[in-house]
Amino acid sequence: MLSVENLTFRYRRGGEELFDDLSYAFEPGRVTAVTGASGRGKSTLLYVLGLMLTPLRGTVTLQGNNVSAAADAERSRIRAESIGFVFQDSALDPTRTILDSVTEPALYAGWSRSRAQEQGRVLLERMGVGNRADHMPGEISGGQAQRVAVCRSLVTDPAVVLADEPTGNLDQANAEGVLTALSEAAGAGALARTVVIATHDPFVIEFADEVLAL
Ligand SMILES: Nc1ncnc2c1ncn2[C@@H]1O[C@H](COP(=O)(O)OP(=O)(O)OP(=O)(O)O)[C@@H](O)[C@H]1O
Repeated sequence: MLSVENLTFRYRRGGEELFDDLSYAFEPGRVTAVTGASGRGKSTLLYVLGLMLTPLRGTVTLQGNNVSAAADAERSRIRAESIGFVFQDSALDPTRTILDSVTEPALYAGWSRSRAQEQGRVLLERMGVGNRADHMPGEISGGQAQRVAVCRSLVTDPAVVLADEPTGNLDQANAEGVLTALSEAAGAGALARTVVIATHDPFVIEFADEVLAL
Protein backbone atom coordinates (compact mmCIF):
# COMPACT_ATOMS: atom_id res chain seq x y z
CA MET A 1 0.00 0.00 0.00
CA LEU A 2 1.10 3.55 -0.80
CA SER A 3 0.20 6.52 1.37
CA VAL A 4 1.26 10.04 2.20
CA GLU A 5 0.97 11.65 5.63
CA ASN A 6 0.99 15.41 6.25
CA LEU A 7 2.75 15.97 2.95
CA THR A 8 4.06 19.38 1.90
CA PHE A 9 6.55 20.07 -0.89
CA ARG A 10 8.27 23.15 -2.30
CA TYR A 11 10.76 23.42 -5.11
CA ARG A 12 12.90 26.07 -3.47
CA ARG A 13 13.34 27.86 -0.18
CA GLY A 14 10.78 30.60 0.05
CA GLY A 15 8.87 29.16 -2.93
CA GLU A 16 5.21 28.20 -3.08
CA GLU A 17 4.27 25.29 -0.80
CA LEU A 18 2.26 22.52 -2.47
CA PHE A 19 -0.18 19.93 -1.01
CA ASP A 20 -0.86 21.71 2.32
CA ASP A 21 -0.20 18.77 4.68
CA LEU A 22 -1.92 16.22 2.46
CA SER A 23 -2.74 12.81 3.93
CA TYR A 24 -4.11 10.14 1.59
CA ALA A 25 -4.01 6.37 1.10
CA PHE A 26 -3.75 5.06 -2.47
CA GLU A 27 -5.45 1.68 -2.41
CA PRO A 28 -4.08 -1.39 -4.21
CA GLY A 29 -6.40 -2.71 -6.88
CA ARG A 30 -7.79 0.78 -7.52
CA VAL A 31 -7.08 3.43 -10.12
CA THR A 32 -6.81 6.84 -8.43
CA ALA A 33 -7.06 10.02 -10.53
CA VAL A 34 -5.20 13.03 -9.12
CA THR A 35 -6.96 16.16 -10.37
CA GLY A 36 -6.80 19.88 -9.81
CA ALA A 37 -6.20 23.12 -11.70
CA SER A 38 -2.99 23.66 -13.61
CA GLY A 39 -0.12 24.36 -11.22
CA ARG A 40 -1.70 22.66 -8.19
CA GLY A 41 1.05 20.05 -8.25
CA LYS A 42 -0.40 16.94 -9.93
CA SER A 43 2.85 16.08 -11.71
CA THR A 44 4.90 17.07 -8.66
CA LEU A 45 2.89 14.68 -6.49
CA LEU A 46 3.75 11.81 -8.85
CA TYR A 47 7.44 12.71 -8.62
CA VAL A 48 7.22 12.76 -4.81
CA LEU A 49 5.36 9.40 -4.80
CA GLY A 50 7.98 8.11 -7.26
CA LEU A 51 10.79 9.14 -4.88
CA MET A 52 12.32 11.53 -7.39
CA LEU A 53 11.57 14.52 -5.16
CA THR A 54 11.83 14.71 -1.35
CA PRO A 55 9.02 16.27 0.70
CA LEU A 56 9.60 19.43 2.69
CA ARG A 57 7.44 17.93 5.45
CA GLY A 58 5.55 14.68 5.87
CA THR A 59 6.19 11.16 4.64
CA VAL A 60 5.59 8.74 1.79
CA THR A 61 4.94 5.20 3.02
CA LEU A 62 5.25 2.21 0.70
CA GLN A 63 4.41 -1.26 1.99
CA GLY A 64 4.83 -0.11 5.58
CA ASN A 65 8.18 1.64 5.11
CA ASN A 66 8.81 5.37 5.27
CA VAL A 67 10.50 5.49 1.89
CA SER A 68 10.77 9.28 1.68
CA ALA A 69 13.37 9.12 4.47
CA ALA A 70 15.53 6.51 2.74
CA ALA A 71 19.03 7.31 1.47
CA ASP A 72 19.45 8.05 -2.25
CA ALA A 73 20.74 4.60 -3.22
CA GLU A 74 17.91 2.92 -1.33
CA ARG A 75 15.34 5.17 -3.02
CA SER A 76 16.77 4.25 -6.43
CA ARG A 77 16.55 0.58 -5.57
CA ILE A 78 12.94 0.89 -4.37
CA ARG A 79 12.05 2.86 -7.50
CA ALA A 80 13.58 0.26 -9.80
CA GLU A 81 11.88 -2.65 -8.03
CA SER A 82 8.52 -1.28 -7.00
CA ILE A 83 7.50 1.70 -9.12
CA GLY A 84 6.60 1.99 -12.80
CA PHE A 85 6.13 5.29 -14.67
CA VAL A 86 4.08 6.29 -17.69
CA PHE A 87 4.74 9.78 -19.08
CA GLN A 88 2.44 11.90 -21.21
CA ASP A 89 4.25 11.67 -24.52
CA SER A 90 5.38 8.08 -23.89
CA ALA A 91 9.00 9.35 -23.98
CA LEU A 92 10.29 6.35 -25.94
CA ASP A 93 13.95 6.54 -26.95
CA PRO A 94 13.90 7.07 -30.77
CA THR A 95 17.16 5.11 -31.16
CA ARG A 96 15.96 1.88 -29.51
CA THR A 97 13.52 -0.77 -30.63
CA ILE A 98 10.15 -0.98 -28.90
CA LEU A 99 11.22 -4.16 -27.10
CA ASP A 100 14.44 -2.53 -25.87
CA SER A 101 12.47 0.43 -24.49
CA VAL A 102 10.10 -1.91 -22.69
CA THR A 103 12.86 -4.08 -21.18
CA GLU A 104 15.13 -1.23 -20.03
CA PRO A 105 13.61 -0.81 -16.52
CA ALA A 106 13.90 -4.56 -15.91
CA LEU A 107 17.58 -4.57 -16.91
CA TYR A 108 18.08 -1.61 -14.59
CA ALA A 109 16.42 -3.63 -11.82
CA GLY A 110 18.96 -6.40 -12.36
CA TRP A 111 16.97 -8.86 -14.48
CA SER A 112 18.72 -10.99 -17.10
CA ARG A 113 18.17 -9.87 -20.71
CA SER A 114 16.35 -13.09 -21.61
CA ARG A 115 13.94 -12.84 -18.69
CA ALA A 116 13.30 -9.14 -19.43
CA GLN A 117 12.68 -9.83 -23.12
CA GLU A 118 10.34 -12.71 -22.38
CA GLN A 119 8.30 -10.54 -20.02
CA GLY A 120 8.41 -7.60 -22.47
CA ARG A 121 7.05 -9.69 -25.32
CA VAL A 122 4.24 -11.08 -23.12
CA LEU A 123 3.17 -7.54 -22.17
CA LEU A 124 3.39 -6.18 -25.73
CA GLU A 125 1.32 -9.12 -26.94
CA ARG A 126 -1.29 -8.56 -24.23
CA MET A 127 -1.46 -4.85 -25.14
CA GLY A 128 -2.04 -5.63 -28.82
CA VAL A 129 1.34 -4.38 -30.03
CA GLY A 130 3.31 -7.64 -30.00
CA ASN A 131 3.95 -7.39 -33.75
CA ARG A 132 5.71 -4.04 -33.22
CA ALA A 133 8.33 -5.35 -30.75
CA ASP A 134 11.24 -5.08 -33.19
CA HIS A 135 10.16 -1.76 -34.73
CA MET A 136 11.44 1.72 -33.85
CA PRO A 137 9.19 4.26 -32.03
CA GLY A 138 8.95 6.39 -35.19
CA GLU A 139 7.16 3.52 -36.91
CA ILE A 140 4.18 3.26 -34.55
CA SER A 141 1.17 5.48 -33.85
CA GLY A 142 0.72 7.72 -30.81
CA GLY A 143 -1.85 5.37 -29.30
CA GLN A 144 0.42 2.38 -29.83
CA ALA A 145 3.36 4.30 -28.33
CA GLN A 146 1.35 5.02 -25.23
CA ARG A 147 0.41 1.34 -24.88
CA VAL A 148 4.11 0.52 -25.22
CA ALA A 149 4.80 3.04 -22.44
CA VAL A 150 2.31 1.16 -20.25
CA CYS A 151 4.17 -2.10 -21.02
CA ARG A 152 7.42 -0.42 -20.02
CA SER A 153 5.91 0.71 -16.71
CA LEU A 154 4.75 -2.84 -15.94
CA VAL A 155 7.79 -4.85 -17.01
CA THR A 156 9.25 -5.23 -13.51
CA ASP A 157 5.81 -6.16 -12.11
CA PRO A 158 5.90 -3.11 -9.79
CA ALA A 159 3.57 -2.63 -6.81
CA VAL A 160 2.87 0.94 -7.93
CA VAL A 161 2.27 2.48 -11.37
CA LEU A 162 2.36 6.29 -11.68
CA ALA A 163 1.02 7.81 -14.91
CA ASP A 164 1.33 11.52 -15.76
CA GLU A 165 -1.40 12.58 -18.22
CA PRO A 166 -1.11 9.26 -20.05
CA THR A 167 -4.03 10.10 -22.36
CA GLY A 168 -3.01 13.72 -23.00
CA ASN A 169 -2.55 13.46 -26.76
CA LEU A 170 -4.89 10.57 -27.53
CA ASP A 171 -8.32 10.36 -29.08
CA GLN A 172 -11.07 8.70 -27.06
CA ALA A 173 -10.62 5.19 -28.48
CA ASN A 174 -6.89 5.19 -27.78
CA ALA A 175 -7.40 6.80 -24.36
CA GLU A 176 -9.82 4.02 -23.54
CA GLY A 177 -7.23 1.42 -24.56
CA VAL A 178 -4.60 2.93 -22.29
CA LEU A 179 -6.99 3.32 -19.36
CA THR A 180 -8.25 -0.24 -19.71
CA ALA A 181 -4.64 -1.46 -19.69
CA LEU A 182 -3.91 0.54 -16.53
CA SER A 183 -7.10 -0.67 -14.91
CA GLU A 184 -6.25 -4.30 -15.71
CA ALA A 185 -2.79 -3.61 -14.30
CA ALA A 186 -4.41 -2.51 -11.04
CA GLY A 187 -6.01 -5.96 -10.95
CA ALA A 188 -7.41 -7.29 -7.74
CA GLY A 189 -6.71 -9.66 -4.89
CA ALA A 190 -3.20 -10.92 -4.28
CA LEU A 191 -1.93 -9.36 -7.51
CA ALA A 192 -3.38 -5.94 -6.77
CA ARG A 193 -1.27 -2.97 -7.80
CA THR A 194 -1.69 0.70 -6.94
CA VAL A 195 -2.29 2.89 -10.01
CA VAL A 196 -2.18 6.69 -9.74
CA ILE A 197 -2.96 8.92 -12.75
CA ALA A 198 -2.35 12.68 -12.78
CA THR A 199 -4.87 14.19 -15.17
CA HIS A 200 -7.33 16.92 -15.98
CA ASP A 201 -9.06 14.79 -18.61
CA PRO A 202 -12.75 14.38 -17.57
CA PHE A 203 -12.81 11.02 -19.34
CA VAL A 204 -10.02 9.70 -17.07
CA ILE A 205 -11.67 11.13 -13.96
CA GLU A 206 -14.92 9.39 -14.91
CA PHE A 207 -13.04 6.15 -15.50
CA ALA A 208 -11.07 6.16 -12.22
CA ASP A 209 -12.16 4.27 -9.09
CA GLU A 210 -11.04 7.07 -6.76
CA VAL A 211 -10.42 10.79 -7.23
CA LEU A 212 -7.97 12.89 -5.22
CA ALA A 213 -8.57 16.59 -5.92
CA LEU A 214 -5.58 18.82 -5.13
N1 LIG B 1 11.26 22.08 -11.59
C1 LIG B 1 10.53 23.04 -11.03
N2 LIG B 1 11.11 24.06 -10.35
C2 LIG B 1 10.37 25.04 -9.78
N3 LIG B 1 9.02 25.07 -9.80
C3 LIG B 1 8.40 24.10 -10.45
C4 LIG B 1 9.11 23.03 -11.09
N4 LIG B 1 8.20 22.19 -11.67
C5 LIG B 1 6.99 22.71 -11.39
N5 LIG B 1 7.09 23.84 -10.66
C6 LIG B 1 5.98 24.67 -10.14
O1 LIG B 1 5.30 23.88 -9.17
C7 LIG B 1 3.88 24.04 -9.30
C8 LIG B 1 3.23 22.68 -9.57
O2 LIG B 1 3.62 22.22 -10.88
P1 LIG B 1 3.05 20.85 -11.48
O3 LIG B 1 3.64 20.69 -12.84
O4 LIG B 1 3.26 19.78 -10.50
O5 LIG B 1 1.49 21.19 -11.56
P2 LIG B 1 0.33 20.41 -12.34
O6 LIG B 1 -0.86 20.45 -11.44
O7 LIG B 1 0.82 19.08 -12.79
O8 LIG B 1 0.11 21.38 -13.56
P3 LIG B 1 -0.40 21.09 -15.08
O9 LIG B 1 -1.82 20.65 -14.99
O10 LIG B 1 -0.26 22.44 -15.73
O11 LIG B 1 0.54 20.06 -15.66
C9 LIG B 1 3.68 25.06 -10.41
O12 LIG B 1 3.52 26.34 -9.81
C10 LIG B 1 4.96 24.99 -11.20
O13 LIG B 1 5.24 26.22 -11.82
